[in-house]
Amino acid sequence: MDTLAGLNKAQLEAVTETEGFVRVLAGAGSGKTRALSQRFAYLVNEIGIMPGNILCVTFTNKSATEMRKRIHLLTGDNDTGYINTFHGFCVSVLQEDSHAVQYPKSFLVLDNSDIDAMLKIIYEERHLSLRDMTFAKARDMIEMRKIFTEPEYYEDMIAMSLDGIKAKYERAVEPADIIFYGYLYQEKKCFGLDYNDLIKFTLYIFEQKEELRLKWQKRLEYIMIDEFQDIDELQYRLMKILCGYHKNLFVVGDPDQTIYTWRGANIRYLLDFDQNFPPTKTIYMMENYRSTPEILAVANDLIAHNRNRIEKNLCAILPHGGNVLCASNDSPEQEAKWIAQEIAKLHEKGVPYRQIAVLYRAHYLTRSLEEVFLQAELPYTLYSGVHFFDRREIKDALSYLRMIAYRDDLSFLRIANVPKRNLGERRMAFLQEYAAQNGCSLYEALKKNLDHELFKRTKAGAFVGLVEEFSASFSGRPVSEVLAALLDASGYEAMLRTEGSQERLDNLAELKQAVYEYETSCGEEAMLEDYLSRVALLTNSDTAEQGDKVKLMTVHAAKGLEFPYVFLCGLNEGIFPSRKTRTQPAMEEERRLAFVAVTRAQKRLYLSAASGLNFDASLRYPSRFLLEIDDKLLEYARPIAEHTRQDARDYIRDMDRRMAQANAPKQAAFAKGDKVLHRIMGEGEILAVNADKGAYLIKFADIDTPREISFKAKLEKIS
Ligand SMILES: Nc1ncnc2c1ncn2[C@@H]1O[C@H](COP(=O)(O)OP(=O)(O)OP(=O)(O)O)[C@@H](O)[C@H]1O
Repeated sequence: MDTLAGLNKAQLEAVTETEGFVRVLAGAGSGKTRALSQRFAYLVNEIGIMPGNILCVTFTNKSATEMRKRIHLLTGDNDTGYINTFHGFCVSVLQEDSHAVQYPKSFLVLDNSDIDAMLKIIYEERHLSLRDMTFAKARDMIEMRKIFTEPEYYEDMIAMSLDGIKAKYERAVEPADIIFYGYLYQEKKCFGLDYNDLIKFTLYIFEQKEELRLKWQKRLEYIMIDEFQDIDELQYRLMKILCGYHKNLFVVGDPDQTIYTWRGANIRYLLDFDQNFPPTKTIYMMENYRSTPEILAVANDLIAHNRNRIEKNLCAILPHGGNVLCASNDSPEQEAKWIAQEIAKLHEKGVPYRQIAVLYRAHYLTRSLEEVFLQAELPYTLYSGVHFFDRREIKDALSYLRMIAYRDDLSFLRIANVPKRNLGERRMAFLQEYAAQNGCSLYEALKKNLDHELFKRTKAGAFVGLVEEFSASFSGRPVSEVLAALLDASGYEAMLRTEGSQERLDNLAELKQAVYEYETSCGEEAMLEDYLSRVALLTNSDTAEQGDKVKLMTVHAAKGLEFPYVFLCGLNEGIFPSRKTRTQPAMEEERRLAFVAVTRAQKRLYLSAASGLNFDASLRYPSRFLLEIDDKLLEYARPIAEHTRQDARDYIRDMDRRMAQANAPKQAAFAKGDKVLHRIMGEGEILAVNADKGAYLIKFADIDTPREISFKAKLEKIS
């Protein structure tokens, strides 16, 4: 196959400019992904670079898999090098070099449910309840601490002994500290690494161990990074180091598609790339091959409302199509019904369901959609909600695999008594205590106590026998074979059959299929440990079901994808833009998100809003994004009533004014030590001024304890 076939001028340049620092600033749908994979093929086929010397970083696992397939087609080579997400690449580095941080090669990659299992242990040990903090909040808190407030945490994980971390945990008093240090302790105990750790540990190795850094720098002759507009500081540091030897770095991004600043992404890395990596060659790609001119006109018009942006316009290559169709509905139910009707019309015209996607800002919007779709018997698949790898039977099956590879406590707790082996709470408590006293794992504790009275009438012996037998024999065998044998020998599948859980059995069959595909697609890395560390990195969008079904997903999940027909629903103030939007930059990010949504559509775009009431009984107005688009570019199936439009504009103006006020720097009129008179509280003295909060701390003469009083309160200075 000709590697350069079908490329336009800019793409051709991007593909053949292989040396040095190259930045591609490209619009949505302009063929960034295509250029990236052709460039990989060009390096391999035309120049003769070994795939193993190329690093290609994508934003999601799904795009990595997609890219691997394309490159396999283009190069015919089974070795597709390092095509991965940042996290996936870090797993590769750590699998090779984890000894540099005193971690075994068998470190565990932790996913959300592993983290929850650890939280459960901590909450029980320290008598915390979900009222102190829900698990979801605790996970967020841990992540924010790791990223923003305690970025040096990893030094403890690497340098401190397990006992040292444990002592920190035991000394902690506040729930947030207990949870944070308890979590670090649990992590270290099982050599577990979460997504943040993967990056931090890898960076640590590169920054501290010159020899290893050089090894990777030399190996990676060419580095390419997709979706560079959403790169964060750590990822930036990582790739800056990696390209330090050969100095071949190629990045592609679209400043209008930055949608992860809330998680630390920084657009400046793309915009200032030329200053940080001189000399940089910049290539612009503005021709859009994805969408009709009608869709692009809407996208261009919408994003032009962002003030903080480099002006650029996408130009359409495709011929004209249908108008962008809008509907303003009276309620979410009506909105869902309208969408269902339009989908039915498309389907009647021969459009397969799988070509249709419904996108929304937040998960909760699926409720009315699902209700209506179920009633209308419209097949759909949710790319959110309970994710395949979070299903109970899938976690159990993977825990069995993990148990034989690592014998870790998390897996043990999950499956030792599933199916029932008479190892209930009392016996588990005994093992916990024994393990704590003897500094061993729960599995070791069980193994040493098989003859203990407590375990006489249990199936503990059989369980240990199973683990021992498989542990001794799994290496060298295909993972799919080990998994099938394990599910059988453990009695797990028999248990599901007795329960009559056909759906769970089907899911296990799907898992075996996935493992099998993994083995056949990844060549040498097909060992059990490799599989286990990869599978923990998979997310929702990686594993949605196939079949002819309408796809429902959040806009974030739709990033980088394209669909012939796109419905963007819930275009209401408070939904999209989200009610959590508090600043002007955040509002611009919401608009970029809307832009990402709109530019996913190839043939036709549908926009809808639902008026009515919010949960708190306030009125729901159509989104500013809908109102901003020039009416001439839209066709209304159900127009927005003129009075609603007017009310919405008033509401938006008022919201903007309030947002500006709330963000204006707060001015203190008085200083510490001033004596003031408050209309109601009387005379007082200012003890402190908190400008961030916009409040004084005042001790009033007639009140025992000081009070925080807003700058806004009327105060008079007295001498
Ligand atoms: N030179 C070309 N000729 C014909 N079609 C092309 C060309 N380049 C890209 N395309 C098609 O345009 C569509 C968009 O390409 P691609 O997915 O690579 O865009 P992208 O820039 O990564 O998009 P986004 O940033 O919006 O996710 C794809 O369907 C692709 O096949």
